[in-house]
Amino acid sequence: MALLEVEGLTVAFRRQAGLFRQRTMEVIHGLELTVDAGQVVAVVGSSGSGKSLLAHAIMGLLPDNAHCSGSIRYDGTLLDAARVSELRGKEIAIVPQSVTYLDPLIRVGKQVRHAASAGGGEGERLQKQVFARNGLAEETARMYPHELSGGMARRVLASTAIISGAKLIVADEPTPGLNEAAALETARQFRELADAGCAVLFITHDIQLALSFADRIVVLYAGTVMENAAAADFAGDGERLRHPYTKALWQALPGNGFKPLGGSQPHPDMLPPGCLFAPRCCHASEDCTSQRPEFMPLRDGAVRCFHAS
Ligand SMILES: Nc1ncnc2c1ncn2[C@@H]1O[C@H](COP(=O)(O)OP(=O)(O)OP(=O)(O)O)[C@@H](O)[C@H]1O
Ligand code: NI
Repeated sequence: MALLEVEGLTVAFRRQAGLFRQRTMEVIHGLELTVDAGQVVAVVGSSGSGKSLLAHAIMGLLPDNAHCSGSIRYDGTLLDAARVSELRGKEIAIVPQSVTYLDPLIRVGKQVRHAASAGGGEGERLQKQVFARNGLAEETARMYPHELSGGMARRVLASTAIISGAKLIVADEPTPGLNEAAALETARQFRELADAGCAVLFITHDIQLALSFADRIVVLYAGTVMENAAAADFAGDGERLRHPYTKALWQALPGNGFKPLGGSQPHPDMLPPGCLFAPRCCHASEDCTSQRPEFMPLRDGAVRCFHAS
C-alpha cells in the first residue's frame, strides 16, 4: 500500500494587489503522486517547477498566505496540520533544500544526535557512523553551522534524516555542491533506507542521479506532473516514455545526444490556457492550445498529454 498519497494537490498564493484587492496565483495544479514503503520516487523538474512547494505541502510547512486544496494521505489517513506536526521529525523527516534550516547556535553533532530516534549512547554511535559514511571528520560534530562549507552542511542535513528512523523521508535536493562520488553515496544511503522499508521522495534536478537509484520518476513542469514513469522506461531513444517533455529531458542528457529544448517554462502568472507544455511542444495541436489534458494512467505509468499512446 502507498505510504504517501498526494491527490489533486493545488497550491495558490494570495497577494495584495492594490489597497483593497487580493490576487491569487496558482503555482501547483492538480498534482498526483504516490510513494510506497520500500520505494524511492524521484521528483525531477527545472527550477520553479514546484518541487520545494510539494515538499513543504507534505510537511505542513507552507507559508500562511498559501491556500492548499486536494489531499495528502499518510499511511491511509489524511495528513492534516495537527497530524503532520505530531509526526514531523518522528515518522516523517525532511532534508530541506536550504542549509539555513540548521540551528546556528547548536553544534551540528548535537543537532544530528537530537534527530536520531535512538537516544543516549546509541544516538551518539549512529551520529558518528553516519558522519564517517558521509565523509565528515569526527571534529565536524563540534562545529557550528557557520563553520561548515555548503557541501558539509548538506551532508549534515542528509545525515539528520538518515538516522531519524522516519518511515517517510522527503529529501529536497540533498546533493548540490557534492562531487559525483559523494552524491552517489548520498543516493545509496537513501536506497538502503528504502530497501529497509522506508518510503523516500527524492527531489532533484539531476535525472542521471535519480535514474541510478530510484524506482519511479515523477516529472514536474510548471507546477504539475507531466509524467510518472518507471526508471526503466528511460532507455534507448526514450521510446517507452509517454510525454514529449520527458523525452526532451532524456534526449538532452550528455549520453543521448545533448539535444537542447528551446523555450522556457511559463511563469505561474502567465500560464497558457491549454497544456502547459504546448508552447514548446512540436506535437501541439489545436486541442493542446485550448484545453488542459487530464493526468491519465498509461502503460504502468501516467501522463498528461492528449497525444500519448
Ligand atoms: N512564498 C511564495 N509566494 C509566492 N510564490 C512562491 C512562493 N514560494 C514559491 N513560489 C513560486 O512557486 C513556484 C515553484 O517554486 P518552488 O520553490 O517549489 O520551485 P522548485 O521546483 O523547488 O525550484 P528550485 O529547483 O529552484 O528549488 C515558483 O514560480 C516560485 O516563484
Ligand atoms: Ni526547490
